[in-house]
Amino acid sequence: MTSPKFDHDRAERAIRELLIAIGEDPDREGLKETPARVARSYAEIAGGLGQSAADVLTTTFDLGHDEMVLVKDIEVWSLCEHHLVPFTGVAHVGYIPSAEGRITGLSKLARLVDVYAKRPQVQERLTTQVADSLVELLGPRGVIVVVECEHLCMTMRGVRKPGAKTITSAVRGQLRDPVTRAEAMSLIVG
Ligand SMILES: Nc1nc2c(ncn2[C@@H]2O[C@H](COP(=O)(O)OP(=O)(O)OP(=O)(O)O)[C@@H](O)[C@H]2O)c(=O)[nH]1
Ligand SMILES: [Zn+2]
Repeated sequence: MTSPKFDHDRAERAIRELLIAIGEDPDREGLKETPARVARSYAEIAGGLGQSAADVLTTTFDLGHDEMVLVKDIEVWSLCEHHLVPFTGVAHVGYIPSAEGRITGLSKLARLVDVYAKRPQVQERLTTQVADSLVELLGPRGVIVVVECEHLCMTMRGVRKPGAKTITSAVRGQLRDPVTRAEAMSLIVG
């Protein structure tokens, strides 16, 4: 999915400028196609800008299941909005359905993570946006979102601390209750 606002020609021109700015020759053989390639790749890695949570949380079922549902270890590839380099890791998304048992397809939880990951982002906002859109669209009794990522801007440059993991969480409704929260955390950690 590419954002309707994505301007391929402009992205291509910008990458050509960046190559010149770093002292490269954008017309040398190996780089000739690079601006177009990078533009296409940004269309993909920032493709979440073209989507909203409502676009992906389309399928809901009233199964009457009213206990916790948790999808863990959803791979995350996002783009640090400060340095435009990746941050990557996993997200764990759980919820306790509404009293009527309104649930969504499991893949939709992973798609929801992608909607907010595939754009310039900070990890805290990614975490709360996933949690808040579940609250808004499913009306669940509780939500927990935990995201664990390594930020390449802390690994390949700057402070250079490979392996450092940032863990963020957003907890809503009944999952704020210490016992329920502990149960969810034990499923995530276990
Ligand atoms: N809270 C938060 N900070 C982030 C995230 N991604 C990157 N950062 C931080 O954003 C900060 C930007 O700091 P600046 O001082 O403006 O930029 P900088 O000079 O490149 O900083 P250094 O990375 O320390 O070299 C850095 O501390 C990054 O580690 C994120 O998802 N959440
Ligand atoms: Zn960064």
